[in-house]
Amino acid sequence: MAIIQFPKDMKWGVATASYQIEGAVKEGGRGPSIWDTFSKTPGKVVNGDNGDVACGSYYKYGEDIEIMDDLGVDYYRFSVAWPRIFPNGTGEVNQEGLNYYHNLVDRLLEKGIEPMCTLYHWDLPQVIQDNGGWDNRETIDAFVEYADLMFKEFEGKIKYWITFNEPWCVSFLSNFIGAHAPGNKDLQLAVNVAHHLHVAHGKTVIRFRELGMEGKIGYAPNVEWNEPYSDKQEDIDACNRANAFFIDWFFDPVFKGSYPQFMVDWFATKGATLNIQDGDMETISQPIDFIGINYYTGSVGRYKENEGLFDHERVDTGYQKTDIGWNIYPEGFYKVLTHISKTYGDVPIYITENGSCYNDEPENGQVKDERRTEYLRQHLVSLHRAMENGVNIKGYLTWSLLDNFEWAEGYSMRFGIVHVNYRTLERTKKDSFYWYKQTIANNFFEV
Ligand SMILES: N=NNCCOCCOc1ccc(-c2cn(C[C@@H]3NC[C@@H](O)[C@H]3O)nn2)cc1
Repeated sequence: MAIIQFPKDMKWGVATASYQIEGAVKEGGRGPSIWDTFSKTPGKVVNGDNGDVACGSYYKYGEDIEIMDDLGVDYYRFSVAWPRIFPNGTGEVNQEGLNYYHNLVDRLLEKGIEPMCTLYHWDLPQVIQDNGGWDNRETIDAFVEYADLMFKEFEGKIKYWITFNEPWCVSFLSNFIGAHAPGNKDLQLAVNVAHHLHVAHGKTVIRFRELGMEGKIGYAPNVEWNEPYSDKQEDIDACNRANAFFIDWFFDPVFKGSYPQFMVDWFATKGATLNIQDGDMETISQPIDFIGINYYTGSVGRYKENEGLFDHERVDTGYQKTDIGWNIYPEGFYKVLTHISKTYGDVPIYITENGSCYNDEPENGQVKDERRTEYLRQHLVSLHRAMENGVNIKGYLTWSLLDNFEWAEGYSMRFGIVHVNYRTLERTKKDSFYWYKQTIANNFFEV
């Protein structure tokens, strides 16, 4: 047996998001979001599921925090529903919404759990979307107004802020692929959205600095890793494009102050151009304090003419898959982390999401999810290896504390280390919960 020992200052946590766990979508003064609209649109979400009830965490957050206390986490990453704070996106503030998050944060602090707050985890106020959403540059200032209020309201309580969760999902998945809200399929629109998210991120960081806020701010891109199937240049180039879709397009503007030219040129061949205004790139590339990395999967890939957006196809080389059909690829976790560290420098990294989908159900009060524990084990080995190779990783937060509303998959796909009975809202700690609890307590695990 070998011991995988983490450094003494390693931080451990769990992550969730407002629309996925809160429910109470018409309570507490909350306004509608694009996910309320999208989930109620026939055919968009498996089984017609929606976030009306979800895990009931709007009312059960105290129980969730007791579970986290038992788990022994250092950090809890949650997101604030913008439409709970500004039901109409801007203007009148909803005090009930602020009160809810104060109660949540105060309870966390009582338990010695550090709140890590994501300002935008996809639940855009519908009123903002009705005004063009992220395609409209006015949304940038609406977001900064929301962030400014949150900074002032929670100063001294929240010390870790994330501007945007997975801008790739918000831009390309939601406005080109069309699988998430608002469900557009327009590459130029997606490129516009990505740029406006970047500008909003930069302006928010500037505001955070202007306010002299105590604490740290970053963002949380999701990344995949595509490994060339061969050493043929066409395969290498195809995987560079596929990787750049997730990494370079969202890291270069922040860390280099420019978009990757080879991708700008590629998008131009597809009819999508960047609309950069004076000062945008300086705004976007404000120094940040940390970066959140969300990693789930990757693949071996190769060139295939006219395949997808990048003449690139994934190759199924026999990877095991989770119940949502994603490859289990822990080597890709190591590769993407070392790539990011080599390319973008020593920026402190928190793994803000990593986890797996397995749909095991309780039997006699126990959930035997050994496959999830094995996924965690394999990916923590890769994480440890990356740290041993100099990657500046400060913490690991698994996705997710609870089974929850998995977007277009609805409740059919379970990512939690705690099972949720969606009829009774009963929580059941899975076997993986106890493995993770022991790993946190020991700060090591055996392989
Ligand atoms: N990649 N190309 N796809 C081509 C066509 O795919 C169609 C569907 O694509 C995707 C791609 C990625 C995801 C995804 C989901 N999560 C998990 C959430 N992370 C934030 C948190 O809220 C978790 O729930 N992370 N990523 C979903 C669907």
